[in-house]
Amino acid sequence: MEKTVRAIVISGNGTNCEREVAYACHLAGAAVDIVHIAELLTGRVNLNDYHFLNLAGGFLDGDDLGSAKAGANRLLHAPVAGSSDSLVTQLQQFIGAGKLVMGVCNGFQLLVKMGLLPALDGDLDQTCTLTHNDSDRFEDRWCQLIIDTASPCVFTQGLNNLYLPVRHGEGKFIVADEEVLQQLEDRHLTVMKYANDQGQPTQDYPANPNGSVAAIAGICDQSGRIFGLMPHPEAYLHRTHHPRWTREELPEAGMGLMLYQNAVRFIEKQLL
Ligand SMILES: NC(=O)CC[C@H](N)C(=O)O
Repeated sequence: MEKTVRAIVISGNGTNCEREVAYACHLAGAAVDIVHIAELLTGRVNLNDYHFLNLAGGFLDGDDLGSAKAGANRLLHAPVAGSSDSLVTQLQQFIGAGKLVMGVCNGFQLLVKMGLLPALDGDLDQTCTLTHNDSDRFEDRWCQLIIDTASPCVFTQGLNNLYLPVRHGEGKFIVADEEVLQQLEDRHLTVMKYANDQGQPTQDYPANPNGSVAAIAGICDQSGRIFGLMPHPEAYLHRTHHPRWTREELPEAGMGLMLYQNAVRFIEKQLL
């Protein structure tokens, strides 16, 4: 019997991109379920029945206390019904089994605020955050992105650059201290950066839409299997998603799809 890559997309409490993310997983060849967070907290669904966890974008808890902050506390501290463990314990088992996690935008904010990214020492201490854009407003624009080709990130293998949209109010990546940034750069965990027209990382607005330190748009953990990014790959799956599709010659598949295809291929090779 043919084995299937199983993807789960978490929804609820204010997410709004779960259908697009599920569609991306489907196009990449995975069987996908959209599961409300309450299904996990009540123990009706277990993460460990899946291979690929997707934390979708949106406005968890209305960005109250800062984007994804309340959500992070819920996952870290609220026990799963019938158990004394919180969902993060299940999540750590999931990660320990060599599986994949991708957090987009609000999902990235969630991973960072839970301490799952970058987890430089392997524990859940929060060492960086995503805060209000320098422009002090919501930024909704397409961005040029460059990829660190030496990064262990599973999702970006074979990619040099991407063109994807951002839509966020709190996308400015900052670190607790310079040492954290140094370690991220040295270990090639700063997977994705905002770039200018010359393809160089930039602090200039609007190419860098939020003022992120070192132009960081996405980071991974040391295994390369946990990846968070502010731009939305699920928003560029088809040629017609591109803002200039009527004026430019473009490949049929959008660039964002490649991240999901890399994930599915990795699981097929390593886990099935
Ligand atoms: N699109 C998103 O996921 C937005 C995330 C968050 N609500 C912000 O504005 O920063």
